[in-house]
Amino acid sequence: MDLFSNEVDHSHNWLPKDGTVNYYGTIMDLDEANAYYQQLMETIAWENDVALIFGKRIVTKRKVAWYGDQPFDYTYSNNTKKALPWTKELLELKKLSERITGETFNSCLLNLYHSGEEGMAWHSDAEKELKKNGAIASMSFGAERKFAFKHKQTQEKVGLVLEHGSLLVMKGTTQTHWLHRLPPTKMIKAPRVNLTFRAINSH
Ligand SMILES: O=C(O)CCC(=O)C(=O)O
Ligand SMILES: [Fe+2]
Repeated sequence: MDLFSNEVDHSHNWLPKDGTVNYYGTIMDLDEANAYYQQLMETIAWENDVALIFGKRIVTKRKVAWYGDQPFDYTYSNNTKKALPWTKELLELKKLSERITGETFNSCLLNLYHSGEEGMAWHSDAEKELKKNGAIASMSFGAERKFAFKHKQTQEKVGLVLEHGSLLVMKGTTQTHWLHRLPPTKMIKAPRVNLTFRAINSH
């Protein structure tokens, strides 16, 4: 595979301050991205996510899955999941993201958005289980979607489009100072799969 063969400057920081977001663009060719998309759709143990919104338990349309080196617990929205063992494809993608970013990861949260009408609201990934200021690598497959950042104090916004077979990394103090979201859109009908490789503290 010819890494960094596209024109994206992966050393460019998309955030003006208080954190680092690098976008590597597409990191594999189209056939490979298509194959991973298909395999992830078919082999991942997708489940509906349960969230607490103003104390009400709601089941999201978006599906999620949680994998890792060990059966780590991951708690969010009062919901605890145990990490499943890596599938062949996930382990390949984890290694690829590590090779490109120079970071190490031990777990992955996966999201399946069936169409543009499903998204993810403003949040930061700073759960207590995550390594403080640890890098998060985000790989996307399927429909291209906009990804946005908003500064917690100044409300300043930055956005970019995440392509099929692409890689983005959020690191440094990004999660402390910035929220991010995947805005919903009626324009997009096709599904999208996102993988966020993370470093969980394994004491
Ligand atoms: O789908 C995406 O690109 C973002 C997912 C995300 O922010 C998360 O899983 O924490
Ligand atoms: Fe996130």
